[in-house]
Amino acid sequence: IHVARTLLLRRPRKQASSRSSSPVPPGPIGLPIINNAFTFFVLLRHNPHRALARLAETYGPIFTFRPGMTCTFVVLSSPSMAREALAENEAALASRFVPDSVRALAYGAGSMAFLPSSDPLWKHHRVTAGVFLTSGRGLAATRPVRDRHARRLAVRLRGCSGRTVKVGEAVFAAANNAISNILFSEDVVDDGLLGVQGVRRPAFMDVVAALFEEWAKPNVSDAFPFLAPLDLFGSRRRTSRNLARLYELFHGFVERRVASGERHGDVLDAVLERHAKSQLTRSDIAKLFTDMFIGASETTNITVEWAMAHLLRHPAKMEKLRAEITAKVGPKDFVEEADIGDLPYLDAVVKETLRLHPAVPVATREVAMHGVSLGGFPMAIGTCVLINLWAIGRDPAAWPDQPEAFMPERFMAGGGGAAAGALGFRGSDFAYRPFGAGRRMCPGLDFAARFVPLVLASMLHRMEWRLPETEGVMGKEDVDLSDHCTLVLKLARPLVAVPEYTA
Ligand code: HEM
Repeated sequence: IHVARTLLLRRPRKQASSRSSSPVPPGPIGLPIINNAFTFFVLLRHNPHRALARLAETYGPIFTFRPGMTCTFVVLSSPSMAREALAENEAALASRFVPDSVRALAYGAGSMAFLPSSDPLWKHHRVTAGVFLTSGRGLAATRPVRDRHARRLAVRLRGCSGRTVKVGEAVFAAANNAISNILFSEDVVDDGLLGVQGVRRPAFMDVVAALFEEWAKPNVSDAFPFLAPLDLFGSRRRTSRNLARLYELFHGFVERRVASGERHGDVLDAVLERHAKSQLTRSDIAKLFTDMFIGASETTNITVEWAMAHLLRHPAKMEKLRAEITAKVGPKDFVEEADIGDLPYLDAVVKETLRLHPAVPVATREVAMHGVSLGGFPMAIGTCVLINLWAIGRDPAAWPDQPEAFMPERFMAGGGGAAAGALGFRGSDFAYRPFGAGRRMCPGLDFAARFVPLVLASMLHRMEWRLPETEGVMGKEDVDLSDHCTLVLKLARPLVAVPEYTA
């Protein structure tokens, strides 16, 4: 691979614009007809966030490649390039590239994540999400749901005291049930003993994971669109099957609500009202719920899992965090959302986790207007822009103090480094945008910014954690921090740990 890459792919930056009248960003040299299919199918097949970062080391903070006979891809890997895309040209880049598999069951044509922002249905979906997930009133109304599911998780983990737990699976149940209760006031996962080793994962979890795997895989239908009707890699077929299972699940919740005639003041009530006025179809409702689950499903729990992995590797930091929580929560049995606003170290741990492991490591946009240029290069309409949030979070120019190290202190006031306590999820510094920016910024930001620290604090309050004793006591260096990128950035090996209830 290295030799092939050296021979085929290097194009010196100074030659970048030699063949065209308008300058083009540098990038791997392409072959006739297939262009950069090699880059696409081989280099980007595993952990694309790392492969793109390696290519950026060769070609710089803006580079381009063309995977086959499709549109041109442009990759941005520095804070200033992210600012140009997500702020200065925000309106012109408010669409997304739609992979062929996403067209299965017309999902892309009704999905908040893939519709262009000019589409009235996208606007409707964003308003609905905003009312429940972002507005002050919505966040206040849904707070009891977050508190209840964080507490349920704590109770369940205390019941597992001394047993080995799969951390991500345990939190998955809490995150999905919190979202499902905001959407339709019912649980979607039977949390029972989920997370305890040996207990089977629910099928729902596998369906979501399969969709992410599918959409992250390079697909010949995207590289060579004339082959799309053949679906040679079977990607659209598998996506159809998995989406159908989600739609069926969501239709069930809708049918039950309609049959009962009950009202719960949740998202389902709101969308059924729009349905009664013929503003939304049942299929639009299923797609909106799919978006919300796909958005929330793995992001929240993997962030907690990454944080726990780092804390288990740094027992002094875990103790510091537990001490902060104990000092604030005191004799109360459980942490509540009202407690977490004033816990600076907890806030710093979550922010540092998302710097190193942004749940969505690469944000995608598509150029939808004329007259856009990035890095001084004019962009054609339809160009797919990839913003490598993972690489930007580790950019040594922006994070000079040990960018690869887990140092929550950099997010504390006076903590030094690029952050110096000034960066927030909506901050003006594009060295740190784990939720994206602009009108396509993550609609789940406010939910996640509350729920992730609440869950983490609930797991640490009155609970000590240690690594399991499998073959001898595991040392903290045994916590494997290798990652695996689907659409989301997971631990390659799920984290297992043992909670000990300290009463
Ligand atoms: C730690 C948690 C999360 C992280 C780090 C995260 C990150 C992101 C990022 C980077 C984007 C792309 C933004 C852009 O292009 O500018 C995004 C989009 C999106 N997220 Fe999240 N997310 C999280 C949680 C959630 C939750 C809880 C939900 C739902 C309740 C959600 C739903 C979505 C949806 C629907 C989109 C597409 C929005 C659109 O295109 O208009 N996410 N997320």
